[in-house]
Amino acid sequence: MKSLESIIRSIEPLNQDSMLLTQQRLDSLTKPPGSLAVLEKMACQLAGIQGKLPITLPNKAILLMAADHGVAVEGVSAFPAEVTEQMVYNFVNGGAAINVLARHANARLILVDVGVKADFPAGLPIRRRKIRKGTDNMRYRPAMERPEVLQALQTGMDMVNELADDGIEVIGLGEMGIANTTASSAITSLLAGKPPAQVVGRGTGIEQKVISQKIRVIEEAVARHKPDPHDVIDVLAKVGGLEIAALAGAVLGAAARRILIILDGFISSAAVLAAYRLCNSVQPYLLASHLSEEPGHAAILQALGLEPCIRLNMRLGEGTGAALGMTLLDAAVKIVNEMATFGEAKVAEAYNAGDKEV
Ligand SMILES: Cc1cc2ncn([C@H]3O[C@H](COP(=O)(O)O)[C@@H](O)[C@H]3O)c2cc1C
Ligand SMILES: O=C(O)c1cccnc1
Repeated sequence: MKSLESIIRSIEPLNQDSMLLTQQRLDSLTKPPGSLAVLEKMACQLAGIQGKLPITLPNKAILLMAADHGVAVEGVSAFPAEVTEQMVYNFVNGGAAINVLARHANARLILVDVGVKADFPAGLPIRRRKIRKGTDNMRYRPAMERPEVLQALQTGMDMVNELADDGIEVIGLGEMGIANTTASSAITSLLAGKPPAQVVGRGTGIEQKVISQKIRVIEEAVARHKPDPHDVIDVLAKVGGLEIAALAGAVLGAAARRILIILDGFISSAAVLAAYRLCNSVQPYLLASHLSEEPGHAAILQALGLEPCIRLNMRLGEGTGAALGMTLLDAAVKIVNEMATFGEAKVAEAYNAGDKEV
């Protein structure tokens, strides 16, 4: 088992030669140079990760971490806490949105219990890596202990190591945990330096009165436990979540194994911000799929230096946006590999294009 520090040290930059050659190939194809914009950027990023040419359609997996949140008792979600467990069974049975979109994207769905209150019977397609049965209610107690955060980070790293050994090249980050937009808002507020009122949103659809309560709960938790915004582990321990910490570990582990990481919505992105603050060198491995309706999401993407590929006003999580991002990544690979060049198609090249973008 590699230590957190050695994993962080082992993250390499992307392969610049592969990126350059892929961009040159894109510029030789029958379109104005750069006109496929973000699709071109995605193809080059994958080239930098795969390091081999030509790039190929990547093997993909959605890593869905599930856990419960003690703060759910404060009524901060529109749904009861039992929905976490019930949705895990829905994932197992293939009926959730992420099941549909993972199938659509030709991605495996890997379901991990890192902290659901209920126990799941053996024999189901659930990785049983429970660290504890849900967090404590952050309003009164730290959500968890520091060693539990470290264990969750390690679990995320272990899961991506298994996926890398299986040949996975791209992961999408998914989560399930009723009340986890409260934890994500608290993390975002601390790590992005925004007041809770600026990052808290409707989550599963709470009304305005409940939004005010959600903000108050976060303010009280922060005032009581005083998390140090410069100590990511402290922030995750005091106001985080088990699935969020596990996803942060997955980000570190994925970058160390040269796996492209596709962000989902607000919750997964809060985990990515935590990982980024532990180790900035994960950044080239990140791809933002969509922009969530949660107001804090834009602040996270800005802090990460990322632009979302699509904007569908979604607010679900589970990895649904990441799965859609995967379909765009596959489209980008096909563009590189299947389009004709100017020479092949006998199309005249530009004669008065500017050589620099303005
Ligand atoms: C049926 C159902 C399916 C979901 N799938 C993802 N979430 C999303 O909603 C939860 C976060 O919102 P909040 O903080 O308001 O509880 C998380 O479980 C997230 O994954 C769901 C929520 C529900 C109700
Ligand atoms: O953007 C998300 O991840 C999100 C938003 C609301 C509810 N669940 C997830």
